[in-house]
Amino acid sequence: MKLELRGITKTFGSLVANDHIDLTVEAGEIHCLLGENGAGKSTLMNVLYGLYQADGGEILLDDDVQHFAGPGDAMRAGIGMVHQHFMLIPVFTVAENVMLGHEPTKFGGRLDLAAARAKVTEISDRFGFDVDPDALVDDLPVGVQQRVEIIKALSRDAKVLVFDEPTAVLTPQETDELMAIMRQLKSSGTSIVFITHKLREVREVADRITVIRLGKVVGEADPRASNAELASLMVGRAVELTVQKEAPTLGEVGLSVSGLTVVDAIGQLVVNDVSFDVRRGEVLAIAGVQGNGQTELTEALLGLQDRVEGSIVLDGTELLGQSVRAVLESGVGFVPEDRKEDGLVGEFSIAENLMLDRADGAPFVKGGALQLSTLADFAREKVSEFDVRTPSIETPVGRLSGGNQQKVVLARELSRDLRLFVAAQPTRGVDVGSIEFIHKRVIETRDSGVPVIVVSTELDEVTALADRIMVMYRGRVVGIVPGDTSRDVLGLMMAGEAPQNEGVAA
Ligand SMILES: Nc1ncnc2c1ncn2[C@@H]1O[C@H](COP(=O)(O)OP(=O)(O)OP(=O)(O)O)[C@@H](O)[C@H]1O
Repeated sequence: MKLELRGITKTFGSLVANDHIDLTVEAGEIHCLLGENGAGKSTLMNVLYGLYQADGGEILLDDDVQHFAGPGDAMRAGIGMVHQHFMLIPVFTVAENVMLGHEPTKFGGRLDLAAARAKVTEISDRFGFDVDPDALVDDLPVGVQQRVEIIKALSRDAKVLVFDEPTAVLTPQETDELMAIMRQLKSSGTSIVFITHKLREVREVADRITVIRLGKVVGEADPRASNAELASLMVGRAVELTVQKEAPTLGEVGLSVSGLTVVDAIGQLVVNDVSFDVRRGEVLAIAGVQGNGQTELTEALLGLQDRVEGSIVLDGTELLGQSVRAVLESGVGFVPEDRKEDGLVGEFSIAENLMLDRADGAPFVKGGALQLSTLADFAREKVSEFDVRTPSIETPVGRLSGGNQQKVVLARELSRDLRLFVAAQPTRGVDVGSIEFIHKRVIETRDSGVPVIVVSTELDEVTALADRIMVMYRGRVVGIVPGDTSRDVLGLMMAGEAPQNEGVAA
């Protein structure tokens, strides 16, 4: 089905998020939408899906003008959306989730469970999805849950599928599988709008690319263009795609972790006897496929896990057993993996979020009184320094685009006097221009003599930042290897194979 957006305009108060946007997606085409954080991509897709009403412009499907009062209308017209945060009910089976997504039809009422199971099997077989209709959604890996979302949309006869940053939560292998799925959908005639910040993915699957900046279409890009060309089109300037860094000047050991063990809420051993040191002025990257204990390890460092044994010594002081607040106050900066869950309060303003962990003392609170102008000056400085795209420092953080929310967390955590910096997925959802900036800041933090831990599932990020790389598999350390270890060796280690010659097996 051919999709045409003509002159779409959408404003939020005085902010023009979409400014007369034109976009045509032909039947059976994969059309990438590229643009920096806050450019207006998600807003445009929300208009298309009936979640927002446009202030102007038209949506056409196969040349017919559409009027979508809500997502129900958009779905009936053949538009499907695969969200980054899935809309599935975890305690239900795949078939039950697919059944629930269905509107009563003209003829047979709602889809019944038997029909839903048959539908799941049929679609799964047709596209080689390998999804069991009776599996509980909760038990499925993220990549498979995403396929359930796709099946849900296809079972409602979606002819246009929107993928809004679908790979942000996927492992590299799941990403490859999704690329293959997109190509198959395309060959069956489905039109795809694909939003991503990862240029490698764009070049792999895009038939056409439209670039948006500040709410306007700035042009089309050639899918054969280089990463550097695509990056500069997106952000309007040349971008350094590799971090320039000197060899580290190593100081003493700042953080020393030994025999660390974490047992999770359901009694599973998720971090198993992990020991490592990080020296001042060094970046230790922790690599691994998502779910191999990295998250729990960083949470344990912060005091966010309950059942922890071993020891975590920072500058000679034991952190284990201290409250999260005490750990933060002792100079630990932390960028959590899930900014919405742990990093920010959506209803609070940017300024308030920037002072979240310093709400009871100088410089923002004196004699019990909030120093509004100090806070405002600080917030304005950080918004400009970290290039947070926002109308004002008073804007609730929840209204910022995803990448801009991430910048607020980084701005806050990198603005304190740090003795240790722990960043989990620091550039998730962030555009290439901001990745350049964030990577520079991480290296500056290292060079100021702080021990730095970066947890990332992106191998490019790991090799860009690391002085040493620790690979985790099933809660254990597979090995700790030099920062320039090849992707192939890292890949094998991530699958649990101990390194041969390089580094030390732990
Ligand atoms: N509900 C809302 N209320 C007010 N402003 C909003 C709302 N939703 C989005 N915006 C603003 O509209 C602009 C476009 O945001 P949008 O989420 O579409 O960007 P994006 O291109 O998807 O960015 P990212 O790559 O960071 O996800 C941003 O300035 C954002 O702050």
